[in-house]
Amino acid sequence: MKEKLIKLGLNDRIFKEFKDNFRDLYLGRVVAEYKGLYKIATEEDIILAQVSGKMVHNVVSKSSYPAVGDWVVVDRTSNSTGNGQIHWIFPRKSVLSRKVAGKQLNEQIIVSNIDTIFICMSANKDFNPRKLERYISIGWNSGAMPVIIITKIDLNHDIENIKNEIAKIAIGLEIIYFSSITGEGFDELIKYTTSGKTIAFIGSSGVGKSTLINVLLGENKQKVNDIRLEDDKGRHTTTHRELMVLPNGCMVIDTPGMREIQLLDESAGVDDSFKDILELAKKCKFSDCRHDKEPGCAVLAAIDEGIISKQRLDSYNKLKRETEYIKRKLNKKSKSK
Ligand SMILES: Nc1nc2c(ncn2[C@@H]2O[C@H](COP(=O)(O)OP(=O)(O)OP(=O)(O)O)[C@@H](O)[C@H]2O)c(=O)[nH]1
Ligand SMILES: [Zn+2]
Repeated sequence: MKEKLIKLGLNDRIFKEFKDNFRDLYLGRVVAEYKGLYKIATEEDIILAQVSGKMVHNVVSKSSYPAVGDWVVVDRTSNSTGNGQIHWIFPRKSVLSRKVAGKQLNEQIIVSNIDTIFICMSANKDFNPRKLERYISIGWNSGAMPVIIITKIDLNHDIENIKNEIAKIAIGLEIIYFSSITGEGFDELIKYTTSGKTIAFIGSSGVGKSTLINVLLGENKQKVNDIRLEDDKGRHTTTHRELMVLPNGCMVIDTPGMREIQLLDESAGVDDSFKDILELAKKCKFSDCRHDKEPGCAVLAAIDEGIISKQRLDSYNKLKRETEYIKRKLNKKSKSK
């Protein structure tokens, strides 16, 4: 009895872990988040639940709280006797997180367990390679597969220029050139939307994410409403984050709150997005070369030869400094614990 959950992306590993460790409890996926309350799809029904007292007690950071996309263990499959309690969150296979404002550096999970993360940037004058690099790092860092979508290509007649720019940045990534108006790129996008998979979109405000998601949803809004829920007073509640099911069974997490995410975490994502610089750096004369003024620097030589741009190196250095700063802070924090 887990057909519904398989449709929501349940895999054998989580199901086995659940079976082996929990009795008289139920498995579910967080499909929406409200203030302190979560909407959870279970095999039976969709319920509202909050974090159990014991879980609250064990919270070490904001990341210990559930997020949309999480697989959780709950104590019921119906709200007939009140709201449920969440007892456990299964380890996340991918996360989009952000630094939380405040004195302490804290990680907040925005969405989890996504398979593909679409990085959206528009083809008009807002196109910005440096910003794209940042988003690619975030994408790699999430653990999901990043795919780039260049939106609004109907507005730009110099796509060749953008293609040239991107070729230098998006190494090893698929790029979809998309227009919600002409429908171009739709077939390529749809390839990624398969049943049981979860996708999410990031990118600056106004690049066309909502329009694109609406195109994906098509006329079949009914399916989406299946997992909408009324609150205790029968109102349709609005939420910041919500997982929606497309007509073909693919899940989309739409998160208006995650437009401009900052980097968090070690440099893994940065290194993945700057493989060209890392390759060149192996040929620098000094192993600790900072590619600044050092003699025999292969990276600077490549810039001189026009193989990579100075801006790309600057961007790399900036992101590196940022992640190293975060690493130091996190180290300090864990030492003081
Ligand atoms: N020309 C053109 N305009 C588009 C396209 N896609 C979206 N737009 C327009 O761009 C504007 C912003 O689109 P949205 O879909 O709201 O952008 P968004 O990324 O969801 O923005 P936020 O919700 O603020 O994050 C709207 O006026 C859309 O009509 C496109 O492919 N071509
Ligand atoms: Zn160097």
